[in-house]
Amino acid sequence: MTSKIQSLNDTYELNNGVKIPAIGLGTWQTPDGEVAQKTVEDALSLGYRLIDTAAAYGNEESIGRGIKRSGVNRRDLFVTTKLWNDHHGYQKTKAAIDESLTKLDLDYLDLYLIHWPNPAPVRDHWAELNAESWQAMEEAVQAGKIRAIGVSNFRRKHLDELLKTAKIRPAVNQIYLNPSDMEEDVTAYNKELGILSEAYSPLGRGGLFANDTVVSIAQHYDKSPAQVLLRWSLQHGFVPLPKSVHRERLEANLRVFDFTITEADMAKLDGLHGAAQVANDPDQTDF
Ligand SMILES: NC(=O)C1=CN([C@@H]2O[C@H](COP(=O)(O)OP(=O)(O)OC[C@H]3O[C@@H](n4cnc5c(N)ncnc54)[C@H](OP(=O)(O)O)[C@@H]3O)[C@@H](O)[C@H]2O)C=CC1
Repeated sequence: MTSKIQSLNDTYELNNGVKIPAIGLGTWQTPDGEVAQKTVEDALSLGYRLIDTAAAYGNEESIGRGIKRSGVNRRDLFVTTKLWNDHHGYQKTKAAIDESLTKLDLDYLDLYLIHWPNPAPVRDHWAELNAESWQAMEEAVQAGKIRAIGVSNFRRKHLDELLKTAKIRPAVNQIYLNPSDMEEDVTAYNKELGILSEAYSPLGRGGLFANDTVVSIAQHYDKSPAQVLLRWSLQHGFVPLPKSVHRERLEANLRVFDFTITEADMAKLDGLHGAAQVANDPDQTDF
């Protein structure tokens, strides 16, 4: 797939008409407090408009402060947060949405995701709990608290179960996606269902930076390995969410709109399965 994304300001349209930026800021392991706040301010001043956080990251309040301090108009931002594993079910999801809104100090979320489909403590009844959580999320959409709802780490069977009762189709499935694991089965199913694939760990958490293929392609385009990995993601039509707490890296990670990877080089990168970590199987996670 070749993406039509050509500049930082380009967006995709989700299946409910909401527009989502083509690249975003990841914030997992971004320390709460001054670091998270400053990182968000830096990122927004550099042109990022999508911020990806989660209740589980423990940094929603600092991120909210960074947003306020940046002075960027709320309607120009796209803020995502996620339901953590200890809040599955109807009532708990309702409470979790309100808690995230309070912590982020926002009137609405742009995207809210079920973080994991079948957390270990509730693995026996994951399907009914997801249906309940989803209902609470649908009601929050009706109430104007959320603009789009989606999932994360969902495989085919989890999507199939959810779709049995969902009135609103998920807009996004956020999954582990980089050349070390393209999750072909999930991305193909997402596409078939009109669900956008967001790429978490698009840099392979650094694990692909020294890979020979990545390094030689990066040298060829006079780019860094990180830039090649992000460009690969964009050209596949994924929305990459690179995380950094360093301003110069945040800036470099946006300089990915001025080159195109050839089909031959894309194929070489596609062939790197297993070169770094691969996706966690949700059935095997112990959290
Ligand atoms: N839904 C889910 O279950 C999950 C979602 N996510 C989301 O996806 C985001 C990104 O994934 P993540 O796992 O953090 O990993 P990434 O693939 O984004 O890699 C982040 C690492 O790369 C480093 N880095 C970033 N840019 C550069 C650069 N230009 N040069 C050198 N090093 C660089 C960062 O260090 P430094 O900060 O020091 O610059 C950090 O160590 C998360 O932050 C989170 O928002 C992630 C995991 C699971």
